[in-house]
Amino acid sequence: RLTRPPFPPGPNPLPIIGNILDITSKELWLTAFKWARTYGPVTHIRIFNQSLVFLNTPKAVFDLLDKRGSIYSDKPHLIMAGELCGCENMAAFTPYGDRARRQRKLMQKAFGPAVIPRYHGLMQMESRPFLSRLVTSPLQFQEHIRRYAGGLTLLVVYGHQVKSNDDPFLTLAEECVDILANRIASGGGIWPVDIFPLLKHLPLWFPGTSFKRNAQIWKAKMEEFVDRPYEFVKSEIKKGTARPSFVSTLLELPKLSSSPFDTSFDSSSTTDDEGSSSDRDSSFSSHDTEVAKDIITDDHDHDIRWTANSMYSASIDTTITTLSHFILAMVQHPHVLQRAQAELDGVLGSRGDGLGSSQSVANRLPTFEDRARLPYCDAVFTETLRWGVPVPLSLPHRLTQPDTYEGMHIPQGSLVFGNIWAIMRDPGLYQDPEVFEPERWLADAIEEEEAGKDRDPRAFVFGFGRRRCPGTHLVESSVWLLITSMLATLDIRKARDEKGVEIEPVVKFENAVFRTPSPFVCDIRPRSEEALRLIMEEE
Ligand code: HEM
Repeated sequence: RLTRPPFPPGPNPLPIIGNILDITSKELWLTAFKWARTYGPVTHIRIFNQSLVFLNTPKAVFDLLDKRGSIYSDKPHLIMAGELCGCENMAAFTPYGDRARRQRKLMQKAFGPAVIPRYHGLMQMESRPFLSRLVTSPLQFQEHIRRYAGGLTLLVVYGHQVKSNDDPFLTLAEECVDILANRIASGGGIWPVDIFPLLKHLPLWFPGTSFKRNAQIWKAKMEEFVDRPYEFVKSEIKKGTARPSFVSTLLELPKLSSSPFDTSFDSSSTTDDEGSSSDRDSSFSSHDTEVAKDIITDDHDHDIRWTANSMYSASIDTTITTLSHFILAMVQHPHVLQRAQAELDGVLGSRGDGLGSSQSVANRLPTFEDRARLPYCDAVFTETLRWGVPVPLSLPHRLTQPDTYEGMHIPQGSLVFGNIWAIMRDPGLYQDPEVFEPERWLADAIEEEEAGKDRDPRAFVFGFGRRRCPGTHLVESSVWLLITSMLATLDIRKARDEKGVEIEPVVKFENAVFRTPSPFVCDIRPRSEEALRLIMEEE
């Protein structure tokens, strides 16, 4: 202690318990934001003996989580979530090492940029029923997003097409995602047993051990969720009726000659083990195919099962959060909706709205080929990611050895959080950061910027370094398509009460990890009869 540099600054800890009283179970990012303003780029707090470190600037997150990724990529060992509830094999919980690297390679194989265009057809197929469900029961928009995100992932990962709301896999998956997000991870996922590990040895009959009984039930459910869709693919392969999917491809890899996954992977970029961020590592080379073959021979069942399941679990709440923020932004900023619709109408053709009005409207749904001609819609998407900040404190990375950064000591075992919220709300990076303003992403505005200042929210909102989100490329396409399809066909406005007075949407943020707006009232309806016809006709 005499020779090492000081810890990074932070609120004063109390003896023994440290800063536990400073921690909030809801919207911890707001508290961490205040600390960032008071203490600067790096903040340190302590809960009992556990150090938590918040990195509050782009420089700090890139210097540590990216450039020193070899020591900043482990995950906390959570006894409740990981060991007792069986989530330790999920990608987001896997300790850094061979298994994590194998899982990430498999995920890159499924969702790397070279593969995504092969899903465009599936996205288009799934987005049309989404629009029709939305106009049929607009108030349940979060349910419809859940169904869309779940349906798309089940199709891509397991080759299973969801045909109804009571689909058994969808129901099982929803139950498990609910257990994971709202039970196991409630309160940030830290349970008393994580702080006092000896509690796990108490017998089940002992008072106060209901967490152990719950954990047994939840673990059984999680295992069912991992095994059933996987066994389904295996039996489909046996019958010869399996649709090409992530799982079927990996199971059949040695004998496959054609599938959406096994050809023309771009081998030009590096892998994350070579020290670059995963955005740059996300394609799959022939070397990676070798890795996949190793997995088939070694613990392939285990790895494929859990990787497939992890992708499903990770895609739901994030997609719901992002799209809910988009809807909220449209409700609150009608001029943005109008400008985006005008841009779409210009590109997607105009032939009147079928009601005799002279207004020109889109007469087809957008496709990926239209994207380059829709800069304002792209700006709306980018601003939605910045303004919404779906995972405001990212997920914690565990530091595997003591480190020194700018004269500060960061202890081994620290849980390190990229404070995405503080970066997305930094007035030095974004003028009036609270304001939803897509114009800031248009070419003119960007050219005025200081050279080299990297402000694209995509560099932040998907996390950092070797644990950066492997779903980014999927999101880039699937969320863009949903946003533009909604803009082209729907009016999204404030709801009105029985006297015709507009109702301001009121949102709360109750989730500890995701910044998911609570459901809010709004008015979503087809822009015109033509738009309604488009939605229904396409379905
Ligand atoms: C807008 C939507 C999404 C956002 C904002 C988002 C954001 C994030 C963030 C912040 C992390 C933590 C990264 C870190 O630890 O530094 C993460 C991890 C992860 N995400 Fe996403 N995500 C989204 C969608 C998806 C989708 C669609 C998938 C799957 C298809 C996915 C799969 C994962 C997985 C498996 C991890 C754990 C990676 C690891 O620890 O190695 N995400 N995501």
